Amino acid sequence: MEDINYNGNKPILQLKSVSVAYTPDKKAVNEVSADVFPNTITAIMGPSGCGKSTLLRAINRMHDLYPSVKTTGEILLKGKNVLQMNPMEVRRMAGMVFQQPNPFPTMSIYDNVLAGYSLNGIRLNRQEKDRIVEQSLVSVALWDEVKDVMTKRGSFLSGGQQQRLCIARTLALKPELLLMDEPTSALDPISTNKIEELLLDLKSKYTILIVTHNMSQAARISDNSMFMYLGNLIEYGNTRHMFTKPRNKKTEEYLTGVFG
Ligand SMILES: Nc1ncnc2c1ncn2[C@@H]1O[C@H](COP(=O)(O)OP(=O)(O)OP(=O)(O)O)[C@@H](O)[C@H]1O
Repeated sequence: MEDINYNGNKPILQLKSVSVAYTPDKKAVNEVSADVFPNTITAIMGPSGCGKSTLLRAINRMHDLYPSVKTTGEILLKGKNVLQMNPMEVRRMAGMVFQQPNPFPTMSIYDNVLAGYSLNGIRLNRQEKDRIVEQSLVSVALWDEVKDVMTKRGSFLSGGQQQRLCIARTLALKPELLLMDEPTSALDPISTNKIEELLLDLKSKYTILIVTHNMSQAARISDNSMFMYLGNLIEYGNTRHMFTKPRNKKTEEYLTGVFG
């Protein structure tokens, strides 16, 4: 892991022997340890079922919704173990964006951006609301497209716009970390391209972890990549190095399409 891009920074996220088990007899994620650095994009790659989404969901405590799922190890976000924090606080600090854009369909565009506040019972005055909505929509390059239709429902927008709205909803809470689970796989190439450009732009302020099946996407946008296989983190390093000179045979086979 010596070739990781980290710009001389300390890690913002530290995974220490993280395991996740849905059933007592099998770990979907097995003793994963890795440091993730601020203002980087880290791609998590690997074949279907290797544990990518499971690992991502552990970071913002989404498995809490299912008491039978056991997460062990330590997940330190800015030095604090998320497994011992208030889950609401964790989800504010580490926001999740999913594969299918999921704006609240009956809420207005304006209210969708603020949903993280209203759902958590945080009251804001009108000025604060307007400022947060504008800032968040500007940062996902959606403001100009929607500023005159703010009262329309979220579902009024195209798929790509809906995904940018979902990213805005996450950014509205001023997270440290953006967790993205295949955020472009339901989008057309033009919308995908816009989101990729957006992520490259956002990394100056945020740290991004993105699960992707799309190797060329990982190569285009990520600084570092993790390759997972059967729940194990097989290789983690600088994306360019990994794509040109993988250290592990399994990584090489995956990247060259021997299996997928
Ligand atoms: N809710 C669940 N209950 C039981 N097992 C599960 C559950 N979700 C996932 N698994 C199992 O955990 C393992 C890892 O799944 P996970 O979805 O994290 O993989 P993935 O790499 O994200 O796959 P994909 O690329 O297909 O989304 C798989 O064996 C899967 O069958």
